[in-house]
Amino acid sequence: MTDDDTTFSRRRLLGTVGAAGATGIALGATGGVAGAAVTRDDPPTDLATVGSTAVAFHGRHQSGIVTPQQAAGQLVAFDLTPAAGRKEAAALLRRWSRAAERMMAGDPPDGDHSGVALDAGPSSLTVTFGFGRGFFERTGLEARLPDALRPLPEFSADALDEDRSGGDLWIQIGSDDGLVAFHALRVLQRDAAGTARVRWQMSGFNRSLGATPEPMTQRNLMGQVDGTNNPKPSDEDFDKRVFVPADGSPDWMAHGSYAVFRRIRMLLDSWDEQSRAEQEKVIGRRKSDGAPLSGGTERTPVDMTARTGDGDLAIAADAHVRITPPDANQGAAMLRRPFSYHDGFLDDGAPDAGLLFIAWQADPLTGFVPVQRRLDSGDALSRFIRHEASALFAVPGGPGKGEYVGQRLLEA
Ligand SMILES: C=CC1=C(C)c2cc3[nH]c(cc4nc(cc5[nH]c(cc1n2)c(C)c5CCC(=O)O)C(CCC(=O)O)=C4C)c(C)c3C=C
Ligand SMILES: [Fe+2]
Repeated sequence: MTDDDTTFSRRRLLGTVGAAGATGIALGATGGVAGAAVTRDDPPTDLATVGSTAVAFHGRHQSGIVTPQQAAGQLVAFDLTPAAGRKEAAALLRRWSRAAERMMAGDPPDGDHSGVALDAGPSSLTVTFGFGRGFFERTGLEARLPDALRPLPEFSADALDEDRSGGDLWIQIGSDDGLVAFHALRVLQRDAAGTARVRWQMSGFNRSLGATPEPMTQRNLMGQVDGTNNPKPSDEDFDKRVFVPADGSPDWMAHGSYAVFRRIRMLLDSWDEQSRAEQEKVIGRRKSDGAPLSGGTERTPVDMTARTGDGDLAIAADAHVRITPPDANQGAAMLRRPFSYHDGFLDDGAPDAGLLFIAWQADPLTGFVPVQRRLDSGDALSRFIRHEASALFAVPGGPGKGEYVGQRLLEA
């Protein structure tokens, strides 16, 4: 079979499966059969909608922050090699930006013969680049180190693995297709050769588009509707909360954001031992539809004063939604955009699974830190989670046409 044949039949299969998803046919039952029924004589169909969606590489902000959450995620942090300085780092960011721009448009990156994403469309691929504290020392750019990149404080419940924390450079990849996400990871990792080495890498996932009868807020591995009270781009103060202002400091971070990353393992064996009612009390929302226990539907504001028929607070004193909102934390807010992860099973048989928690904010000191301090002193959820890795990255604004990500930092 030639390369063209491979492309042709895979594209047909994609089209068939996409159509099945769109009409609500259960893929588990029909996907394989439909695939087997494809012959090379059938006329090709259009690429499925999921594959054809492209996200812009250029713009005020980098992609992957306000972009709706994708089904597949790859997070990777790099350390610069001892021989690499500012010049080598700039060349790497230039290579990475070019590859990201091409892959996000659904085009093959230069010099890539892997064929991994050959027959897929852009599939909402986003590639987001960030700089860790160490980057500034290694490149002699200490004078441009943002104040907001000061190390996160230690939290009493942290059980951090240093080898899977930090990093000089960070890439967040998201796509609605797992192969497209892997392909981007592999291309960018290969492009780093000689300049930066992988420090840690983690794979994540979310619900696929079309998996639910209507689009809905994501669900996490504890079975909770997660993301309801995120700041919305339509909110008046959204930009102020999430992005560094145009005249913010340092100037190269204009329209950028700070990403707090935490790998948070869920103690799912203990969690599963709780009754549904006990689990709902931990968060303060119903599992079925995410509605607050004070009443209403998912989007109804939480009533912290409401009481049950027994006179108890409907939202318990230590419920996660009582401890975390901005008005309980001097206005502290962040945009949570996580992926779930599952990395096999531990020696005791418990799943090594949880949340690759990513929070975006204009300044971690007024976003993540105050909320995590409150959580650290004990909310009901803390008994069922462990923070196992942590990192903080400065994510500059989006590149203009002809610019590479970070150019304003590296060449100013
Ligand atoms: C420091 C910040 C936060 C961490 C760490 C965190 C971990 C964490 N959260 C859930 C599940 C849910 N969180 C929900 C709401 C929520 N969580 C935070 C912050 C952190 N969560 C905030 C700021 C909020 C919103 C509060 C508000 O304004 O109402 C919810 C409820 C639904 C929602 O609004 O998203 C769930 C569910 C898990 C499982 C977890 C760690 C594994
Ligand atoms: Fe939360």
